[in-house]
Amino acid sequence: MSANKKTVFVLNGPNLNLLGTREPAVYGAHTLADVEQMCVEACGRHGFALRFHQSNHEGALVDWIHEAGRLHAAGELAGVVLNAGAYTHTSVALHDATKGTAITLIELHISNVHAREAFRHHSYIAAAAKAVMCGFGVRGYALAIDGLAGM
Ligand SMILES: O=C(O)[C@@H]1C=C(O)[C@@H](O)[C@H](O)C1
Repeated sequence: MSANKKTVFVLNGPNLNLLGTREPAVYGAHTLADVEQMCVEACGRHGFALRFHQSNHEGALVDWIHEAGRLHAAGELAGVVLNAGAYTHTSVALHDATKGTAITLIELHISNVHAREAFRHHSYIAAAAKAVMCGFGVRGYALAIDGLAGM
């Protein structure tokens, strides 16, 4: 990585590895690999380096947020785009990891969670996030990276 290139972490939580086949009427037909390519292109437009990850395990997401926090402390982090999936609605740990590392984090959802089941209407992460995006489909990932570039 060049001396002054900042990094964007794009982190994806449970079941997002199923994108493309999982409820396409809700999440679309693009795969997670398609989303990664969109993020590569968006980061390229802004001169960011990209770290793109997915895990079905809450602790793995916490660990990546901690790693992003270390880059933040070194002045090397542009920010984090987190689609925590269902952990959005359950995870105090992800809230605390975000607050505990002082990172710039954008909470992202492919769907408009506020137009869906009531249990999706609360986020444990939003109060620790710089911004929240939902409902733009997978385009939201590139839009979130564009948003980080403007911060
Ligand atoms: O829209 C999305 O990207 C989010 C993805 C999930 O897997 C759900 O559990 C969330 O409730 C919504």
